[in-house]
Amino acid sequence: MIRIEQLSMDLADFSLNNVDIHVREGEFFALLGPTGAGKTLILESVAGVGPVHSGRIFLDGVEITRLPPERRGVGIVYQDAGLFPHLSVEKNIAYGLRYQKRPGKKRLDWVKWLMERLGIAPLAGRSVENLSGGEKQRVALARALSVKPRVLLLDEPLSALDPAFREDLRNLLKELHSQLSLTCLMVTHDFSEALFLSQRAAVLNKGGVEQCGGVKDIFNRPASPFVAHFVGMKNVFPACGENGQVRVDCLNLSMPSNGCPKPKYAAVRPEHLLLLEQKPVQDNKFGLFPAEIRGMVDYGIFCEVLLDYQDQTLVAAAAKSALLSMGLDAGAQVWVEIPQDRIHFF
Ligand SMILES: Nc1ncnc2c1ncn2[C@@H]1O[C@H](COP(=O)(O)OP(=O)(O)OP(=O)(O)O)[C@@H](O)[C@H]1O
Repeated sequence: MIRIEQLSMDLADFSLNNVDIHVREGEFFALLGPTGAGKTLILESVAGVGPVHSGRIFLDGVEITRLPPERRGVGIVYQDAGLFPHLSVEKNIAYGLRYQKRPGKKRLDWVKWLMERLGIAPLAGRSVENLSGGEKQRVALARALSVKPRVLLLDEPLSALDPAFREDLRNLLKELHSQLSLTCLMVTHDFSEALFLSQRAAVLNKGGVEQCGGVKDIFNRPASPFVAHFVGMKNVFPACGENGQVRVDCLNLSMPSNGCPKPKYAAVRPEHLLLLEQKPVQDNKFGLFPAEIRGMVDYGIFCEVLLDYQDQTLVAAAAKSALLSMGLDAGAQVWVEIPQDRIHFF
């Protein structure tokens, strides 16, 4: 559906390097990465509002690299909604139809349906200036969809909203994607948002694609230390593997490499480290070692627990209630267990 081939650009302090991305028809695809990775530049080049120095972009097999934005058949929603402040809600939405000489009844019925579906029909005559953030994003979404775009581009549409509005709009986006069989390309730096909404994703780092594939696959099987950290797999250790076996020297572990031919790293999610108050009776278990709690980061219902083991710092996650009932706090000695089947090699 959208095919980005070898997209590159050289800007003053940044370059985008040979980006290849393929978004399939009807797919919700996320462009992920930290701030400044180049996500918006890619989205803007698909929209036709950004520089393209080399590479090609195709929509439905037709090259659109140099086509003006209004002839691409794409709709775009920005982080800050980007509405026209002097126009009412209805006029903002109908603005997208300005390139159609005389929008027919069908199109006007469609706009009406969109306003109903997005829950903004009662706001039709209102100025957009004093709408809430969530209402503004709904208007922006309706405006982008009013032209029945072949592709919906979303540039962090949820990030400026407070949590309650964010969840509402996130659910609405998911429903609309399926109900209208939309093809969506969304920029986000929030992996949980991508997990909820999208089927596939590309993780960008410093202007290059670090990993591309199914979101669940990226989450469970990151292919580099950068992606592992990005998806929250915070414990990454150097490993050395050959002939089906791998050694993780810093943890004194040796195990089968689970089909990974020559692993260089072993990684474990914080929630997969088990904390025990005492040494278990059966103490010859795999991946069991003592550690000292260096500190805790409180996230409300759970805490991240920073652990010192020899020269390593490990990060575990545990429910606050469990930590309280075990009486664990900074300075305490604990036993840590890493279940073998939770270790990911790459
Ligand atoms: N027109 C431009 N001229 C020069 N540099 C630019 C231009 N547009 C973007 N950049 C730079 O390119 C880099 C990537 O920008 P981009 O907006 O794509 O990042 P991003 O991944 O979307 O980040 P964020 O999540 O913060 O929006 C940044 O360093 C930015 O300053």
